Amino acid sequence: MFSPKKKTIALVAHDNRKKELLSWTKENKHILEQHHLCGTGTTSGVLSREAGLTIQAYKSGPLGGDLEIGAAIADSRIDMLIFFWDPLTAQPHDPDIRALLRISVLYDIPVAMNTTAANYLIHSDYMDKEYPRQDMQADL
Ligand SMILES: O=C(CO)COP(=O)(O)O
Repeated sequence: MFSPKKKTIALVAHDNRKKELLSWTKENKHILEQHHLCGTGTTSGVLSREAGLTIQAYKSGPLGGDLEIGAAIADSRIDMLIFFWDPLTAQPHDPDIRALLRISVLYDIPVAMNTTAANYLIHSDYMDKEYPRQDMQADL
């Protein structure tokens, strides 16, 4: 029987976009629950409480959660990042957010920052295939 490889998906949203991520998560629950999920503290709390998903919670974003997720990406422990960041509000931990986005590019994991991209990714064949990652470190 066909059994897709489980991905580890990190879910993160700033406060003004948590509702959008929650509604996307509910719509895609049947797919998401087939994978390992993790996320920053408050986002994980909202998604597990309201969508009934099991999510490994890192620290809250402003308390270092973005950096913990970045470290997990650097250790190849996360395959994909759904990060609904807020384009209209300054964040106190902006350097951490930039670090997370930077490390996601460096380690060549797919990142979705809005519903359209998240839909595209979750329905793509990335979800059930092994993809070779571009080794950017080779160029450094
Ligand atoms: O600030 C965040 C990402 O930068 C999200 O953190 P929370 O999920 O703890 O709100």
